[in-house]
Amino acid sequence: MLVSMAAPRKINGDRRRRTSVGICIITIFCIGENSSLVHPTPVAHSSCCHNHRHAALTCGGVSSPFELMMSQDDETSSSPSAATTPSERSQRKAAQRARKERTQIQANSNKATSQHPDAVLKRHRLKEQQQSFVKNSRRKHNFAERANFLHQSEKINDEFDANLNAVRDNRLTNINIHPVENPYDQRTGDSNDGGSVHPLHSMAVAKLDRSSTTEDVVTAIKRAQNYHDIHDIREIAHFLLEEVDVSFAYGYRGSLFSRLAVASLHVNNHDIAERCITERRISHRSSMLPLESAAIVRGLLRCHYTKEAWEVLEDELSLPLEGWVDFHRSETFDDNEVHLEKESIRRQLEIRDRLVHRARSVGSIASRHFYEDEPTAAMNAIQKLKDMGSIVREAGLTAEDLGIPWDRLVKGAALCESKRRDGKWDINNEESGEDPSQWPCNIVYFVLDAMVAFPPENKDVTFEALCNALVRRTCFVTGAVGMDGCPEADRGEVAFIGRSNVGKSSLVNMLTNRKSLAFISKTPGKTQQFNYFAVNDKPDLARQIRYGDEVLGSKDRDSFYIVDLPGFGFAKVPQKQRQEWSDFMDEYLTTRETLRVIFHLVDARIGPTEEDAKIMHKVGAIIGSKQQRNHAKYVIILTKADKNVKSASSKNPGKVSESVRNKLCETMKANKVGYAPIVVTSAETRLGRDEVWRYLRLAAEQ
Ligand SMILES: Nc1nc2c(ncn2[C@@H]2O[C@H](COP(=O)(O)OP(=O)(O)OP(=O)(O)O)[C@@H](O)[C@H]2O)c(=O)[nH]1
Ligand SMILES: [Mg+2]
Repeated sequence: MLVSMAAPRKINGDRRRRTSVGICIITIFCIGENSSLVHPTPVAHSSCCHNHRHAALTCGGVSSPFELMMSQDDETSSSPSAATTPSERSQRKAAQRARKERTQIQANSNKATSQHPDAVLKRHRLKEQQQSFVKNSRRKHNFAERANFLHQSEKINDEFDANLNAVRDNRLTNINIHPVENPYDQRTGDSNDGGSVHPLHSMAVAKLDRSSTTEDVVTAIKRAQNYHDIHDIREIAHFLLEEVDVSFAYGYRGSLFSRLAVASLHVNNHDIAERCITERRISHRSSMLPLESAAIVRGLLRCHYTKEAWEVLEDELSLPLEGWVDFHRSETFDDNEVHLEKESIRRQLEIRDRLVHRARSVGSIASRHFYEDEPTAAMNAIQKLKDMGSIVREAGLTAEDLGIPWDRLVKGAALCESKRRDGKWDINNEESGEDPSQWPCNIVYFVLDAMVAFPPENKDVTFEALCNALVRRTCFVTGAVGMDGCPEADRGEVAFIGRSNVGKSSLVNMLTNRKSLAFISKTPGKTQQFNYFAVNDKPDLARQIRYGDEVLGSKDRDSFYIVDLPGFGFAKVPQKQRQEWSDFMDEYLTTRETLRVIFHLVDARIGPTEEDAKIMHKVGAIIGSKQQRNHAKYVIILTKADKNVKSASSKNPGKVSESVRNKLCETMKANKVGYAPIVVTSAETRLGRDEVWRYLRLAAEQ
């Protein structure tokens, strides 16, 4: 009996239920027959004997939840003619097994046919057909609906305009004779204060009159711009320029004109734009905001009005940076001077904002000029950008803050340069105002100048564009072991010198954006000659060098040599050879007339070693001596700066410790090399590549 009460809690599935019930029956029989303590009551009997439902129902008819559950289970799981004898039971089990097998076989055969390649293909095709049908029908439906919608809305617009014109004509000509018949009574008519009403298509701002607010006008302009509503733009312009005087939207009038100018450029209504820009310039000069000027400049450039964009920009640039603050000054304020601090921060932010918008506008104008084949004008703009560099740096703005599209500028300049190489501006066309003789050997260098004047960007896409434009072809020319082995000195060249394994060859590869122009190795002393690499030489130079073929053509205007020198100070190289290299280097540095830049590479982790000091001494002596025939610039490059930071990346590309810098300055001073520029680089994170190019260009320019 106790077991039978516990049974329901154990029930989970048919089989378990039957087992527990079976145990139940046995237990009840045992206890019920042999014990006088417990009598099998009808409830117990009925609840336990699931195979004796009929018995339970006849014994009192009490239905506990357990009983109900069991009875339901019986109805679903057992056949009406439940087997009672063992043979019947085994027969039923056999039948069940056979049914199960049949079902399994059927399922397998279905699966086999459904997975047949033909069936799969057919299904796939059918699905595709269905999808394309649905897509097409949907598209057709959309097109039809859209066309219908556009047609309807155009019709409504035309109707509205026609009615409006009629109303206005009527009002203008017959205003004193007839009352105005206005089909849009709710929207138009003369206002109470005697001014005209300017009806709009907009639902939010149905009309503009003297009671309208600044917000109304702004909303109306935004909506008209979004919906390309020329009618509304005209009405707003009419309202702003002729209806209301300067007292309307006092302090914001200039902004309203800017917005309207941008909106009218958007809908190609240039007359209104011109009037707005002029009004803004003449009457609201003091409140011209840089953001708005930049928007107008962009709008004008979109319509190819570069000259007008320049005028707006010149206006903007002519405004002083009022209240210029020293960004590096740490001001201390008393408690009661907090407002002063706030004011100072506000001014700083304002100036930064102004600078950002100015720089972007100049960049946009320069880019437009490049793509319009006007390199001279573009270079003027770039010059302006370059002039802004120092002030932008002083304001502490970063490349991310500024967002100048350097890659676009570089590509634009490269486009002009390639056209120049193709002879586009060979004959001086006076009308175009282009004079290539005044340009640098490669226009891209002009952009590079501005780039390095600005905060460093270190963006791969920009550098790739730069490298593609400046290094179009490279070729290993020769490995010289003496002055006789050097190629003819017919162009500028740069030399990379430094300790063994300091990263000279890696730097050459990084600068030329080539993977294996110079041979790189972990083993020191790999470079054993003065390796000459020609940049931008004639296209088939490699064939000429390799096979001795006579190859026509000539080197480009901006070609130069890169010379990768053997590392000094490597102990495994025999003393005799080291002495030969040293003598060769002395002679080379002193007598090579076409040497434009000496890049001295120093490890950024350890600073200058004794060997470096010797080199500096040599260079110092050459610079100071009268026998120096070349005017080579001496530049120090700190390499492997990435090793000074943990997990270096493009965001954290590398650094140099203060102690290394100090040590370097002291060594430079001691060896009388003057104030040589110091560039921090990393071949891993590509830090400093554009800055090194700033000096490389000296070799390209004859
Ligand atoms: N992490 C890091 N490793 C660098 C950098 N530059 C060079 N290396 C590694 O330094 C090792 C030497 O580089 P090389 O460019 O062959 O040095 P080298 O000055 O030309 O050496 P020699 O030709 O023997 O004088 C190579 O294993 C480079 O991968 C760098 O900026 N960062
Ligand atoms: Mg090397």
